[in-house]
Amino acid sequence: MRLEPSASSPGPLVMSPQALPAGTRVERWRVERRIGGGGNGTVYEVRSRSEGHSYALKLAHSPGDPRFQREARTLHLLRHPGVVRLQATGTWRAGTAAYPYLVLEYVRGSTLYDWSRARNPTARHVAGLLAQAAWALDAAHRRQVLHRDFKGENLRVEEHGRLVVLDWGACWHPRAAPITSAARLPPGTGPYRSPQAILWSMQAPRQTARSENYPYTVADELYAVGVTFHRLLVEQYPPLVLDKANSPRTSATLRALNPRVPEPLARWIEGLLAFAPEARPRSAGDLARDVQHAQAHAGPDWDVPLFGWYEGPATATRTTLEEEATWGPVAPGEEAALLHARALRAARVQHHRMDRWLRRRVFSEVQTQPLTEPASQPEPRHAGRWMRIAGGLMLVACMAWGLVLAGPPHGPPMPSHPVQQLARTDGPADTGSPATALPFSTAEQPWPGDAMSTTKPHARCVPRLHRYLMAAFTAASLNACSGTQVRPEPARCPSEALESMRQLGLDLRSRGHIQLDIQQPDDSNQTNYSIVVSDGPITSRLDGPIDRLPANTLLYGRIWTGGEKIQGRYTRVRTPDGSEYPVCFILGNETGMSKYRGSRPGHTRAHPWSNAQVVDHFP
Ligand SMILES: Nc1ncnc2c1ncn2[C@@H]1O[C@H](COP(=O)(O)OP(=O)(O)OP(=O)(O)O)[C@@H](O)[C@H]1O
Repeated sequence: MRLEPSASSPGPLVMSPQALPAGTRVERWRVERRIGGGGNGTVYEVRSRSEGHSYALKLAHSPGDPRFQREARTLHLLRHPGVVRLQATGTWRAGTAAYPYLVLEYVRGSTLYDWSRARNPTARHVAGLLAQAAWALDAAHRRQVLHRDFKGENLRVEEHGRLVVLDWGACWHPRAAPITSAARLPPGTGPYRSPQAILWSMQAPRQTARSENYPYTVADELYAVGVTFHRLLVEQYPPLVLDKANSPRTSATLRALNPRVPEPLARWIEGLLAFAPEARPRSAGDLARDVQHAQAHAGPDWDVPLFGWYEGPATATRTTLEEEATWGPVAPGEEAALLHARALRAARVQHHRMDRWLRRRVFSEVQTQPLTEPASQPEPRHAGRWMRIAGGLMLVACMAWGLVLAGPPHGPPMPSHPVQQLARTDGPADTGSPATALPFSTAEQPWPGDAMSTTKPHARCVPRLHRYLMAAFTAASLNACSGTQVRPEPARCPSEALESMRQLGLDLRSRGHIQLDIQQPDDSNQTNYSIVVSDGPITSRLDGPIDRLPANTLLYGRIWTGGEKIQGRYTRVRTPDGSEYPVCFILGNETGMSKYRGSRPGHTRAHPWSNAQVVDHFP
């Protein structure tokens, strides 16, 4: 579309739906940035004029694209935390052309494969995501909706672990208008197609009388789930098997490629990729239940990161990438193409910026170096423990030496540090370990850079020590002291959170029953039922309403597991209609939430259900 020049624009500007600049108005939405684009549409982060929230606006590349209407109808049918929520629909007019658009909940985080590359997840994390994906598909299948383009690129994982299935444009449901011509495969992505679909397409051209489309079923969808998680676990697609007789033992090859994949997880992938549709799980719900059941009884080998880490030199710099961009005057008729190229370049630069800050996984290490350490003691933690023990022993020695040199202490006595009361003595991994005798805990460090971390390494380990000895042993003492933070510092609830809680009618100390971790099973009817949690972000779910906060509100926060009890703080909630509010909630009560016996550092067992309480300060 050619827009009339305005006072601020030097000449006519061609607007392409694939490259709307920041600030463009699309009806009541203002474009903030371009997120990315696919074959049929480009997605922008937008804000509405009235509210401050961000949304994702997906704008069609072709005027009147029927996929958009189909996607909108489907999303109207589906209301599930694992399915992206539809906020509004509309049409962007450019000249005589009308491009449909959808305004969707803006799902922060990254696509499944990017998330895995950045986080190096454990088998427990992956199983949690597999169960979430299966529940989302189950909700759709119950409504007779098939996604038909399930793949890692169409799944986004939020920082706190919620998985959301996006891109329902290729879906099928009984009342959806066909978008594929007869005797053709439905839209989808090559490597995710089931053997039956491939065989069908190979035979279709010869069957000229054939007029029906491929009968895509739940079994095809489950095959795509298998391909997605196969790729996640071993970074390659499974071999395509077109004949039952040659079916490989996928679980064996998968574990040969990555020995850190626990046997049950490998067997599910094998089941999902079975040649015969009837050998795959009967439904997505069955799969989700099985995964959650196994997850609840999983051992410590499920808590080992699935890949090694490698910090490699960057192959290009941001500056070189930026220099490549073509700036300068635009020749008439090339505006749209150039704007598009610039937007793509900007996206690449942004991606590269992110990339440089992400540690990269080395998959080859996993293939060539099967795990040799005992499963209960993952490599990094194991090494970290001995470093701390060595540091601690040096520290004790230097304390003794320092006291000898310094003579009797002056001034007020040093208060006993809470860490000493909180040091673990119960876990089997600690029993008899020199670490338990030392004045520091082996608890994991809070995640660096996490905005919620209020923890400050302030503990003083040595009351009086000769200065030069302090300097000489700084490295050892830092190492020893750095493990001492087992709970965050007390903090006031920010005023905007107090205000939003007032607006939500939340009374101080109001409590609600919560599912502790939405990524893990919640079936507490089983005996000895527990889930495993570790330090870091967590998403919990409100089971019933608290004041005006409805059931199924998601609570975003983080937990600390280093103390006698689990400490948790929630600072943001998202209601089922997608609205977000800052809040201050604590997990359990002022003292935290109890752990189950047998918990160890980094492997804390807890009941899947607890309470969250409204507070005006974090204790
Ligand atoms: N609701 C959303 N919130 C945040 N990001 C989104 C949302 N929907 C899509 N995206 C992101 O926008 C980008 C483009 O998405 P889109 O679905 O158009 O393309 P695609 O999945 O890459 O391609 P295709 O549609 O051809 O499969 C992707 O990075 C996707 O993760």
